[in-house]
Formats: sequence, C-alpha cells, structure tokens
Amino acid sequence: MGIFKKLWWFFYKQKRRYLIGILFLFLTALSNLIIPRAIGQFADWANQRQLTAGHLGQLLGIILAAGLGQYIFRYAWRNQIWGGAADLERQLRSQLFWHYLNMDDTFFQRHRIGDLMARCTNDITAVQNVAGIGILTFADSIITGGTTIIAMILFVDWKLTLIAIIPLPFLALMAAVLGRLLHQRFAQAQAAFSQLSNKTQESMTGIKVIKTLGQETEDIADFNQQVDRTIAINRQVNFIDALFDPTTGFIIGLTFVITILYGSHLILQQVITIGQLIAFVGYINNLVWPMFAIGRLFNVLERGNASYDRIQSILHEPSLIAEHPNANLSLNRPDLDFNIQSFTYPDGQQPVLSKVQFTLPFGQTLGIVGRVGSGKSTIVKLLLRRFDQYQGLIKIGGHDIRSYSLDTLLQTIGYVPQTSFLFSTTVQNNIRFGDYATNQQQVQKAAQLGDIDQDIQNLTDGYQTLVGERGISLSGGQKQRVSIARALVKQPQILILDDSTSAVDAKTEVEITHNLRTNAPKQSTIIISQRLRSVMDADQIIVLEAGQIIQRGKHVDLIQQPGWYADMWQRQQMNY
Ligand SMILES: Nc1ncnc2c1ncn2[C@@H]1O[C@H](COP(=O)(O)OP(=O)(O)OP(=O)(O)O)[C@@H](O)[C@H]1O
Repeated sequence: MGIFKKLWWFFYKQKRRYLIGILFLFLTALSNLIIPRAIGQFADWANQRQLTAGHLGQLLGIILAAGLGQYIFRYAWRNQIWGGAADLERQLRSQLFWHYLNMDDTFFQRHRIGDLMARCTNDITAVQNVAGIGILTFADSIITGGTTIIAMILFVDWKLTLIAIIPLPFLALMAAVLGRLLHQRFAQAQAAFSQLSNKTQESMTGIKVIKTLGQETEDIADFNQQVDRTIAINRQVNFIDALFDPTTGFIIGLTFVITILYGSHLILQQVITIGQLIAFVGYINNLVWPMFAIGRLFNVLERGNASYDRIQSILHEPSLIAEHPNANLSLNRPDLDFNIQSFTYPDGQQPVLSKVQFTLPFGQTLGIVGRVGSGKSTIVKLLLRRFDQYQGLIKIGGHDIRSYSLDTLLQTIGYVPQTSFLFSTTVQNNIRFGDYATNQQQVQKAAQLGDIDQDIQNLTDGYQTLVGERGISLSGGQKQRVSIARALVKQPQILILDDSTSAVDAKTEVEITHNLRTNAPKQSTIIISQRLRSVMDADQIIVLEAGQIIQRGKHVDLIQQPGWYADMWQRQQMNY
C-alpha cells in the first residue's frame, strides 16, 4: 500500500478524474446487485407458482436496464482510470528522459544504457499499472465487496453472510505473505532484465567488431547464458505468482461449500427462501472478482513499488553540473582565459591536467597537440562544462564559464567531437540539428565550409537523403565533415575541432582549414590534431604531455626547438 502514498502527489493532481472514475465504479457495483436479486425473485415467484407474464416483463425490464447501466458505467470508469494511468506514464517518461539528457558524463559511466532503458520501459509500465489496474482493483474490492456484503446482509441473512465470508481474512493473509516474497523476486528479475538489455545493446552496437573477430558463437553463448539466468529468476517470480490464483480459487470454493451447506440448512429452517439462496450465490459470484483482485492487487502494488523506487533512485541522482542560480545569459567578446591548476576525473586517482594555462584572444587559432592520452580532449571537456569540479578558473569574456547558463555557453561554442554521430534523419536535418529554423541556404553554406557540399549533392536525394540507422551509410570522412558543417551552421564564436578530421585525407583537411580561415565568419578556433599540418597555421600551439604543457609557440619556432614537436614534424614529413 506504500506505493499509493508515494504516488499521492499524482492522485491528488488527478483527483477529479479518479473521483469520477470511482463514482462510476460505485454505480457499476450498484447495478451489479440488481440482477442476482431479480433472478432470486424470479425463482421465488416460480417456486410459489405466482409467476405471471407481467412479472416476467417487469423482471426482464429490470435486468435489461441494469445490464445497460453496467455497459455505460464500465465504459466511463475505464476511460477515466485508464486515462489517468496513461497520464502518469507520460509524466514519468518525460521526467526520466529529461533527467537523462541533463545528467553529466559520470552518470553514463555509472549506469549502463540497458539499465537506463529498462527503467524507461518495464519499470514505468509497472508503475503505470498501479495507477490503472491497481487503483481499479483497490477501489473495486472495497466498493463491490462492500456493497455486495451489505446487500447479502439486507436482502438475505446476516448469519449466512458472516459464515460465508469467514475465509476472506485467509485471502488477505495469503496475499500479504506471497506479495512480500514476490517483491524480492521481482526486484531480482528487473535487475536481470537490465543486464540482459545491456548485453543486447552492447552486442548490437559492437556487431561489426564481433563479426570481424569471428566471435558470433562465443557471443551467442554468452547471450544464452544471460537469457537462461533471466529466465531462471523469472521462473521464481512465476512460481510465486502462480500460487496466487489456485489459492484464491480454493478459498472461493470453500466459500461456495459453506454457502450451500449453511444456506440449505436455513431454507429447511424456513429462515430464507430458495430465491434468496440463489440471489446469495449470485452475490458470492459478484465477490469472486474483488477477491481475486485483492490477490492480484498485492502483486501489482509490490511490482509498482519496486519499480517506483528504482525510477526515483535514478531521478534523485543529482547532476554534477549545476546551473548557477543567477546565471549570466549573455556572453560578449569571447576571449578565452584557461587556467587549470589541477583536474582529476571524479572516478580517477591521478590529476589528468596540471598547471595548464593559455589564453585565446577572440579571432585567433590555438593548436593543441601531444601524445595519445596526454589530456587534449580533457581540456575541451572542461570548456564544454562536462565537469565543473577543478582547481583553477576558466574564463570566457572575462567571466568564469560556470557563471553562464549552459545554453549561453554552449551557443557560443561549436564543437566537433572525435567520433561523429549522425541521427536517423535527412542530411539537411543532421546539419541544422542545433536549430531547425536554419534555412537551406545557411545549411549549404556550412556544408561548403566543411567541404561536404559536393558529396551531398551527389547523393540520390541530395540534402534530403536519409542517413543514420534508417538511411544510407556515409563514409567516416563524410560523417566527420557533416559534423563540422553541423557545428559551423550555428556560427559559433569559438569553434573546437577535436581530432575531427582524422578520417579525412590530407588535401581535404587543408581545404577545410583554408575555408575556415578565409570564408567563415570571425571566430576563435581550437584545433586538436594528431597531424601537425592541421595546426601549423595556428597563432599559438601548445604541446601536452601527461597533462602538462611541455612546449608552446608558433609552428616556425617550435620546429626549430629540440623536443616532441620538432621530432614529430620530422617524422610526419617523411610520411608525406
Ligand atoms: N571520463 C574519464 N574518466 C576517467 N579518466 C578519463 C576519462 N576520460 C579520459 N580519461 C583519462 O584522462 C587521460 C587524458 O585523456 P584525454 O582523452 O584527454 O587524452 P587525449 O590527449 O585527448 O587522448 P587522444 O589523443 O587519444 O584523444 C587519459 O589517461 C584517459 O584515460
């Protein structure tokens, strides 16, 4: 029942809908009482040989009216209560999705995608069931159960009623004991399902690697092992779940036996008539659903409770990136002043950046080079506010970047990551992803700057060609250039290219850097690259090693100094 308390905020908000639903449930329960009584009356008149055509017409009219009433009332409560459940589903789904989109990088390192997906699917369905079938069962058990028992007492006999409902407390006891067991097993089943989703998702994403290394058999074996484990745990859930119906059926059967035995005795004693006993059996039939429902109710509530806790635990995880309460909404001349004394990843042991300091006046270009893993991309992650906790200060336009709203900061920056991702939509939509209001002319201009316009024109449907999972596959270099166009289309004041031309040939790369220098609107540019040719025209180049700047200067100066830059330049010259 705790889940009702947890969802009180929702039921209170939707009180009108639920009150109307419950009112119609009440009317359904009342109309349910009429038919057994009418049949009982029919039996009595027939037994006493008093049945006339008038009586028959009267009874048929009553039964028809009650049946029609039930039809309308059932339709009405279904609409109300099911509508409420759908609304809860919508709210939880968008709350979770919004939360996921706003979480920091460490969140996605802590939780695997399959697990996050499971919370969006299975868990939400389990909670939705509480607001739908759960509320229905709860209200119906009380309303139908209550009105039926009152009718049994008023229209038949209070002693028969008391004796017939003796088995009911056993039903509640059974539901409580099995429900608790079910709760534990269900939590394990959900965790196993999450793991299986993770496995499926990972195999689908890594399908090319699996095939290239001929690991299909091993992967299927691993998958089957996880499926078997999930099935074994689900079997335990079903084992307990399966006990509900027969136990409930047994208790109801017992009620019928008591009714027939004690009811026959009362007829012989002339305390009740045959018609009353027939009506009573009808009422017991009316009680069958609320009784079953109580058993089911505990099941639905326990599942919903476990799932709601899982959803809430995720929703309560705060993002490490906090929006400043009086965030600055405008950013003027975006001169960059980067001064990090020390930065360690939240789950790391050693600082990844130490004493990294540089400035980038608006309009200039900075090249960042260095060994693999030396901390180049980390600089960018801090600039993009993927992590806010560090010793030092990063200023843009003279202010701490953490003082700007994230929107303002990210609107200023155009970022092209190492691995490009295309959405399943047209090339045009992929380029104008940051702002769908961008017109085709602007899209094409950005594509020209990224040296991808001609490639797009050559596609079957040009800019309207579908790419991504549902469309054609572009080459690695084409994807990178579409990503560059995507960053350029919003005319950022700071453009960051994080090794984003690695799959592009040297000639095209030169073309792109030339375009950016001569044809793009004025902007600052940060280029991270393994190829020194990409940064040779930069106003300033820094060389990183183990998170520290070991060399800095212009290309012409750096090639004269003995060190990593000159060595690398020599080596790369030989390869051209
Ligand atoms: N999210 C993270 N959590 C913990 N450590 C990380 C994380 N991301 C990167 N690192 C570590 O930080 C160090 C610097 O990584 P970074 O990606 O900045 O290097 P890089 O110079 O850009 O490398 P590459 O040239 O391969 O892209 C590496 O040792 C890396 O393992």
